Amino acid sequence: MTNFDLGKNPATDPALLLRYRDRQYAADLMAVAILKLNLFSWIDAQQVVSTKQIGSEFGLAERPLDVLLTLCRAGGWVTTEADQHRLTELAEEHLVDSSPYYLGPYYEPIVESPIAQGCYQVLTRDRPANWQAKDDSNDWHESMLDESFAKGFTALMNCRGVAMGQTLASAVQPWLSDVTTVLDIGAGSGIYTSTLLAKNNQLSATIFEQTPVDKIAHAEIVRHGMGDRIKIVSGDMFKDAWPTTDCILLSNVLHDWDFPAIRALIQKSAETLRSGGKVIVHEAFLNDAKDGPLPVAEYSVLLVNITQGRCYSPAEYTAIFEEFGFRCDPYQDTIADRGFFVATKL
Ligand SMILES: C[S@@+](CC[C@H](N)C(=O)[O-])C[C@H]1O[C@@H](n2cnc3c(N)ncnc32)[C@H](O)[C@@H]1O
Repeated sequence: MTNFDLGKNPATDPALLLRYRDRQYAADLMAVAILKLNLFSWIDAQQVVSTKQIGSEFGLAERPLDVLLTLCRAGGWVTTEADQHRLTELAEEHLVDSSPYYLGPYYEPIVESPIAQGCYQVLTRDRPANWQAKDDSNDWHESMLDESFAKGFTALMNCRGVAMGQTLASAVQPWLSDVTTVLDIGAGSGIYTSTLLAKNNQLSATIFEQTPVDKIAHAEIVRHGMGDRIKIVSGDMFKDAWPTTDCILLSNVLHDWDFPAIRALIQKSAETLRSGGKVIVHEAFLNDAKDGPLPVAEYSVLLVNITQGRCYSPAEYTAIFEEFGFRCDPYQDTIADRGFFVATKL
């Protein structure tokens, strides 16, 4: 990639190309729900059930059950009102084993696949399965400390980050008038900072990453000719102090974690910023009703399997930001099922 203009937005949206990969785990989770749990036949027999009833009947943990129910609403198999779940007509016809239109056998070939076994483990034990459900690998968080895994995974995030970063950089312009420094927490290759700085000459930035990704980020920043504008700080974002800044970028970071860690990161953001300081939260968001968009509900199945997080709605994050003294502007789409919102410290 020579003479590449980091400030130039892509002309096309690669959403579908990313969706094939992002929804890779959703079919296996459905196989588990239909065949291993026989969830839909059980709900049909009860007519209406609460989340707690489903959890205790099948021994399912809260985080993965939330992901499963979100997928069921987004797919149009379940409706939820005041935490009461019912089957739709579609599910009654095709997902209940006594129906002549039952499609369970269609999922038989994958119900014992390594990914389906990983989904079942996560559903019942709430711990991330191994990366790509390989027996000999660690979970994603541990794997990111290994040099060769971190290199491959950072390249994966970097390649989608070019178009996503450029589009995000255009979309956040209205919030940048008072901003001179950006702190990119869990920055990966730093592509989101590089694209932001390419469009904003007044900005300088600090990237905060753990080893060995910090070294990968350094090489990438030098490659993009950003070495004099971006500083790298190596550390643990939970344990170490964050440098002061006007604006914090949390891109694809919060969705790696469950609520206690998310609260800790938002609290650190509040402690780091002065009044008027901003946090840009960028990733794939569910809608506030948590019944879509379907591609994000499907992607959440991948995240719940490989990380300690899932996809969240803006409302879920906003409630925590408000507790820590922020005001959140409305969520906006960017590209490829991703988007952002900005939280301003009051
Ligand atoms: C999903 S990646 C997101 C990378 C980049 N922000 C993006 O949007 O593509 C999450 C990043 O958080 C980093 N990370 C995870 N735990 C961390 C910790 N305790 N301290 C610092 N960085 C951490 C990982 O190394 C990884 O690069």
